[in-house]
Amino acid sequence: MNDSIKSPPSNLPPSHTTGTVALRWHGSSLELLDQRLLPVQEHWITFEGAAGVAQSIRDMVVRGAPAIGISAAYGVALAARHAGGGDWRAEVRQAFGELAASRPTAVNLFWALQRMERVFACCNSLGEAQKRLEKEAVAIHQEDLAANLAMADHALDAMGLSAGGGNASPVSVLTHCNTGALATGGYGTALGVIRRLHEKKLLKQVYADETRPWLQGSRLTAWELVRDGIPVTLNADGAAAAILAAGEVRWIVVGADRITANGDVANKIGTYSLAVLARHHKIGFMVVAPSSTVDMSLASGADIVIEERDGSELREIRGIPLAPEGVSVFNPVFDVTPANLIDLIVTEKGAVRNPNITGMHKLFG
Ligand SMILES: CSC[C@H]1O[C@H](OP(=O)(O)O)[C@H](O)[C@@H]1O
Repeated sequence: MNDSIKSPPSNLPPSHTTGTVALRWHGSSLELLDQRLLPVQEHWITFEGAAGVAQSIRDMVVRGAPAIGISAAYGVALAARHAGGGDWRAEVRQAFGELAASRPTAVNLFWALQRMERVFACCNSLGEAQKRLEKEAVAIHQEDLAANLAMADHALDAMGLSAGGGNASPVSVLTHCNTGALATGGYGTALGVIRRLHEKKLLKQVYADETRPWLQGSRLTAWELVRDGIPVTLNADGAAAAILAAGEVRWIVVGADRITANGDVANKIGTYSLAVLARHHKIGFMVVAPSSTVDMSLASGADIVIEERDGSELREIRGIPLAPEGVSVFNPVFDVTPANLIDLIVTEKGAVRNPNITGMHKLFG
């Protein structure tokens, strides 16, 4: 039994913790907070096999690029833990296949599976595989949390606010989707930066896009921020332009699902329009993601597979019709923001300003 992941690693100062977690590891089972039911209900589902974890990623019980990578890693560990003992290698290999087929866009999923595969390839017995795969999954989880904390530091540095801000006055930011503790190993990427601004009394207000159609902004981001006492105002996605025009917001801060070698960024649908708006209104546009989101094997965003989800996500909400029955729907759940609209990409390795192929290669080449 390994309960060490229930809370952040003990070497982190308490100010870096938040009560919110998306997943809990118990050594022979994984619990996922069912994010489909938030904010109405906090319901945990227990998994003892990889197939259930893969299904839960597909169905968005757990979502957010780093969180699905971590879940997939634990899914592999579960496959080894519960392997029958016969052809245990085939059983674990099947788990890799099921997990890889769950969602296509966030590269963190494939990055985590590759790490697990490298460990699996070196194992000579089931007992060794069980031990080493669990250890690797726990490491992936803990490293993600540590990366989030480092990114918050780098982001404040890049914003010129690192030394406590000096005389800097608190800023207002706008964010999209959910990039918080629910989407990661804890703390958050873009939402981690927002948490850090709040901790340092440098945050005036967060505007949270509701993020149609799945409503990660209203159901998850607003929930996390209200829970932690961070000032948040929820807005319809279409209100973002009017909010920026009012002049209070200084930065748009978002996460990412895949960042290519030229600095293009795939993120939640609607991110690209925010980047266009930011440029028009001359405010900063920052992408915050761990280096596990960087995919230097793809030359540009044009190479990214964009997931399209079922039209029912737009046609109805919890069974209530929102559109004429059978209407044709276009539901891509990510878009690609070109690098030339991005001011900063922040990872735990540091920040790339005005990203392009040269800057990306310097940090990730
Ligand atoms: C911290 S990355 C979160 C990232 O994941 C979201 O997508 P989804 O909710 O569909 O998994 C979105 O693109 C966020 O920016």
